[in-house]
Amino acid sequence: MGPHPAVASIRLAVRRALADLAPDDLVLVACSGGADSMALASAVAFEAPKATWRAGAVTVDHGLQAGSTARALEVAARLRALGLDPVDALGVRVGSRGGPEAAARTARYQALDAAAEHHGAAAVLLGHTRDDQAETVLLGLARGSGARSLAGMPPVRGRYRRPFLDLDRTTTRQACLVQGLAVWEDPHNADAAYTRVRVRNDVLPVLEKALGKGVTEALARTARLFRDDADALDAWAAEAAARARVPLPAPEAAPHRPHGAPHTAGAPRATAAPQASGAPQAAGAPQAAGESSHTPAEAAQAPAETAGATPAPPNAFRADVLAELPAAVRRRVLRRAALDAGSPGGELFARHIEQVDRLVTAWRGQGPLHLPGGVSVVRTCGTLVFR
Ligand SMILES: Nc1ncnc2c1ncn2[C@@H]1O[C@H](COP(=O)(O)OP(=O)(O)OP(=O)(O)O)[C@@H](O)[C@H]1O
Repeated sequence: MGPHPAVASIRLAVRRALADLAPDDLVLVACSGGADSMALASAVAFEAPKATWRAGAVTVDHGLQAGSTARALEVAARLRALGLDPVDALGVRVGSRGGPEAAARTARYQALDAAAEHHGAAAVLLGHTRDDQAETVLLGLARGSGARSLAGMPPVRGRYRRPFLDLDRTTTRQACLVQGLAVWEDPHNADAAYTRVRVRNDVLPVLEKALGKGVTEALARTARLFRDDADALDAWAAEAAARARVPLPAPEAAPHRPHGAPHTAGAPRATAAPQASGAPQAAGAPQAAGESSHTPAEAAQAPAETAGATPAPPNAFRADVLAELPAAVRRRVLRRAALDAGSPGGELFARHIEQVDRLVTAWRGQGPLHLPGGVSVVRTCGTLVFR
């Protein structure tokens, strides 16, 4: 007799998500101890020996609740009991930038990145499910975001992979239940102070009642469709930016880090006793793929959208070429230019880009604009310059 259908589903999802891994590659599961990531850890622990991958896990102690350290150690012990190795329990210090959720996320991803570097992991797996994706799309809609935000969380981004985006939460819970896996229910997941929790507990049930059970699936499908649209528009914008760009000499190299460039986190401490003050530091770190102008989960990926560690040369574009572009493409060119100049993705909102857009489409001699991250945009002699 084969495994329970829920267990078969989570294992299949892991096999599909990691099909390109080579023998001996290390995969790390990011595990909160909740049902989704415990199910993920169990599936990885089962599949890894067959595929000859090495499989470990990381659990992050945000230090925000009493007893969090003991819980992180308990989660780590459960992960080791599944056969995973290495298993790190990492303490982080959560800053305040962007609010508690964003700050915790920033600290968590810094710790995960540092652990991945330290162990040389080929992939880090996250337990987000289709339900999480549906919530993300609704949150993006409510914020009035564009297609990139409505595209939700990508299945793969850099080293991060989300094998369960096509599975629902019921499946992961059932997989834990039938395998006898103890899971930890985060009290934050029931705290109505969090917008995402209200979407999960109040908004989605009402939508399902009014529109039918398939709403969650439809929202996740919407994300997939928007992802294709957003990718196509981004490619168009990259090509248009190359056509509109005016070559400018690079400025004298200045020894400063552009605002928005990622800090380098030190190697994580695999703590026998995680500490609230442990590595890595989180405060003041930029938001990534926007999880602000983007979704919470995507903010964690913001460093990919920010400038690199060297001073950015000014970016300049011909306003007449930009003016010819469809608005959706032009706004993408302008956003990309602002990010490249050092504006942090998590702080750059649609209203900023609209202001920049008016330098192209409603030109009446406006003065320089100031964007987050100390980036300025000025139109001079028919050229838009980002510094
Ligand atoms: N403290 C943590 N340590 C390691 N990874 C984490 C932690 N919190 C979240 N993650 C990762 O991010 C994913 C999504 O986070 P989210 O806050 O939705 O998780 P959760 O609901 O607390 O737990 P789960 O998703 O496991 O049920 C998790 O599935 C897990 O992969």
